[in-house]
Amino acid sequence: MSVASMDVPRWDGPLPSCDEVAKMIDHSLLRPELTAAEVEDGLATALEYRTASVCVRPPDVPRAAAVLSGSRVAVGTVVGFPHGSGTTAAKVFETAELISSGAEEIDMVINIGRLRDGDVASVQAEIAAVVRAAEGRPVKVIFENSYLTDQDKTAGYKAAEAAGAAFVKTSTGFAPGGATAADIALMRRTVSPRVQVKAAGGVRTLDALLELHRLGATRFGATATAAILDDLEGRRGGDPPAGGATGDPSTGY
Ligand SMILES: O=C[C@H](O)COP(=O)(O)O
Repeated sequence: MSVASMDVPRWDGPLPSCDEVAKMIDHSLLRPELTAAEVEDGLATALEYRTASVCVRPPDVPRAAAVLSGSRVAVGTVVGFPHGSGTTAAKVFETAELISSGAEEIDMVINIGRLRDGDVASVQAEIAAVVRAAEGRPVKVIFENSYLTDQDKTAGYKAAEAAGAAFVKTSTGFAPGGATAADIALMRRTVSPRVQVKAAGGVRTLDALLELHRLGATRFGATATAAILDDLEGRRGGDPPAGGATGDPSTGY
């Protein structure tokens, strides 16, 4: 069951700072119907809350790079999105083009059908090709877990690590299902500590985010960034917004 439909209990552990949580969020601006004005608003939200990155649609990368220039918010984007059904050559081309127009992080969708076929070698080769095209920028590999058996998932996560991925990621947010607690735990125990786990799809509350973080997720794709961080600020009794006007002297952000 995805965290969106789970009744996640209220978090009763220690609360991280707003800045610590903001630095784990990729603010998602991927919905196909977003207008240019809505993308601008989303970029402003990412700057205000000082998220790790924005995750924008490919044609929005140049604008995101211009707006976020000089900030700590990275420009992320997607390749083979949302179905992963393009050719390897197309994914490599997309990656190279997006890097040259300012993308700093790449979230790619695997060829889901090939993984279900058991053709792990071609899935791994495709991820490796995108990693090469990304020229050192982190590549997050999206599995769309809801379509996969645990056997498919485990083989895919290992292939992503062998191909040089920086992250394994649960979902696009555009298919049935989304991030689940069971998948985060499976991802975390399948890949080595070198590879991070990103939860996306239905992570819309602070309680869901903190529970998935407890299970090993260290990055979150989210559209509900402001609600999550405002809730955290409220529970902490009025922390400044993440990084806010006062910033964090220990990090300089
Ligand atoms: O990061 C991927 C999705 O866009 C997340 O959307 P959501 O947070 O509304 O589920």
